Amino acid sequence: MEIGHKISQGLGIEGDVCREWPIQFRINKYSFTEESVGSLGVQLHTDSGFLTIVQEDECVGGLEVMDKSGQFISIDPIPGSLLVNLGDVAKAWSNGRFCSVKHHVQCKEAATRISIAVFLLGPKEDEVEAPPELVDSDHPRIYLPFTYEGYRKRRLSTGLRAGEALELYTIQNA
Ligand SMILES: O=C(O)CCC(=O)C(=O)O
Ligand SMILES: [Fe+2]
Repeated sequence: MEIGHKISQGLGIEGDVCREWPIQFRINKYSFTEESVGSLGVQLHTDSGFLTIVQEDECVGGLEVMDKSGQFISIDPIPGSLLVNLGDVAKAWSNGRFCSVKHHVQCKEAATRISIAVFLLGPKEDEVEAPPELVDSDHPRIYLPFTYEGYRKRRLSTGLRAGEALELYTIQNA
């Protein structure tokens, strides 16, 4: 995926790191009713993979991302735009330089909301680990290597869906 390649180039990593990583495609349909206004359509989470591209519903908002202070920021629909966010694999692979953004979907009005997401997950068999260029004495390695599939299962089995599962792989906790 060209965008994944550009992002790694931005950190000075040459080569096609994301090449042949599996991609998942999903259409989310939210049938929001008067009763669901104020409740969550999707609980707070981070995306588990490297990068997500979302085509938001052009009319019905609801996506909110959490900033560093814990405040939610509404992502209002902008017709013709795509939203890109980074997930836990990007945080681990970048040795903590990238941040996986916490987000949820809140029902704000009684309407059907549709979003279309493409997830660039992570290496199919190889382990996720920061390349040597991103590790030095000022930036010691933060995470133990893990496979994407192992990580995905760990998130499911622990129920830690908002990025906390990465902490299970930090080197001092090993
Ligand atoms: O529906 C949305 O706007 C976002 C959905 C989402 O966060 C996801 O599918 O991971
Ligand atoms: Fe998400």
